[in-house]
Amino acid sequence: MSSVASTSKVTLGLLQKGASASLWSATCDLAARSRAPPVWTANRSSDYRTRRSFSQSRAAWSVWPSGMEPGSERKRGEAQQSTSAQASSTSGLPKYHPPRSITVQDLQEMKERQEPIAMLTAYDYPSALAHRSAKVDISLIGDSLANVALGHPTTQQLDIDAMVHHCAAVSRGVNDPILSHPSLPPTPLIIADLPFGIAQLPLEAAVPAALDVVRKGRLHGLKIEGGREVIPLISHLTSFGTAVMAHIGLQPQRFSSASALSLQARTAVEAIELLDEALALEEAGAFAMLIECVPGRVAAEVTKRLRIPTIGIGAGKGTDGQVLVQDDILGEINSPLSLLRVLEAQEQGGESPSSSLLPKPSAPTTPRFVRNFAMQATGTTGGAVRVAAVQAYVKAVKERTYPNDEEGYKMKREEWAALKAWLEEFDQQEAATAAAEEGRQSADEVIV
Ligand SMILES: Nc1nc(=O)c2c([nH]1)NC[C@@H]1CN(c3ccc(C(=O)N[C@@H](CCC(=O)O)C(=O)O)cc3)CN21
Ligand SMILES: CC(C)C(=O)C(=O)O
Repeated sequence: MSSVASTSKVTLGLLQKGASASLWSATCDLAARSRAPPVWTANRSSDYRTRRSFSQSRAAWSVWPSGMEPGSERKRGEAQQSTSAQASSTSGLPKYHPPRSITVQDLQEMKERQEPIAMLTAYDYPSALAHRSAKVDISLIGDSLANVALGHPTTQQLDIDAMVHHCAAVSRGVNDPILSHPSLPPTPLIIADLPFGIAQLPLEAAVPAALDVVRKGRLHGLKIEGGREVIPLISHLTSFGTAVMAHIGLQPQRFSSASALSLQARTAVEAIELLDEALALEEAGAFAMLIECVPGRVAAEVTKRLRIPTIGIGAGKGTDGQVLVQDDILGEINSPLSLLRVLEAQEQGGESPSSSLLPKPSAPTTPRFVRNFAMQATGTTGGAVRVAAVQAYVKAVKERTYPNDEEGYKMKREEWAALKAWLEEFDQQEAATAAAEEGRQSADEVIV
């Protein structure tokens, strides 16, 4: 355990001991700390610049043509043009613009110049393509994949092969060569959740399994849920240049029932513990820190004390970036309840069969932090669009209004004439054969 962690463990112990003296003493203790340099800062074992960092170890994805390296001041377009010009003049190959991806260093610089980082989930090719419609900085194949796209009750049920399968699809979307045009924003950094079960293995098994997910999923790195227990794994992976985002606060992999998905770090003691964990994970080499479902003030204070960027979900506006589940911002159907909700909305006014199935007329089907951006931007939702489209399709098939003539294919007149002539002859022969067969059968009946 790092000295940071052990030092503030002591502080935490003191706070807990003073618990009978109430929160007042805890508050005083915190106030005193804010005047003096924080204990954990003063006792850090090493300086940031001397610690392991991604600015020193260029990872594999940073192999870009000169002038396009992360942090380069040169314009992307210029660099790409000169590279492709070289390529076509020397080899005669068609022009290829390698898509430039957001790097860990870019994210670090974004924190430093206080440019918010936009992270979003994607589970498949079309949702990855949508990331290319905007400057998404980080694409996350979150293990919410398990609940949202695969219908499992928790993220613990996610199979490693299933995760890899989805990662590769996202990677194909994000890196689609047709979208490598220099006028488009750089491709997002692609990371995935380390599926439940890998971090729980002994280090000798966890490391190769984690690297397998990175390699087979064509990822730039991983997100690993957990506190101090995942430090050995994170230290090991990052020491060899694998990018790891830590994930603290609410850790859905830890819970097997939705009721346990609740606000974290509610008390001063818990908040200090969260900060302590965050510092230890930063020290272990994490390139960023996801903070889920904690009071906004707590996440903001943690953000101020970390050098690496923080990404919040249900953690207020004081983090360096935000993340949401793409299906949530679309108002997609990702639970049976959300389907009933869409049906209920459709049936407004009349007698609604679905509303009788809903537990409470206005019970939320999504966490508090979810904003339905689809509704805001378009007045409808992914779920409503999907339901309306499926209903309209079925209706049109039943009414024979789908397909129409334009939705089919035509045949050349002379080919049709030839086919028709052949079919006429074929049908005549069939009729003759059938008549002959019938004749034989009635003859048999006579004999019997
Ligand atoms: N569609 C989806 N969106 C997510 O953000 C998400 C998933 N699925 N699956 C994996 C985890 C689980 N997450 C969740 C799920 C529920 C709450 C939730 O309902 N929280 C309560 C907190 C109540 C409290 O303790 O005060 C809420 O009302 O927001 C939070 C995070 C976040 N992740
Ligand atoms: C909710 C986000 C942050 C996540 O971890 C996931 O998608 O699994």
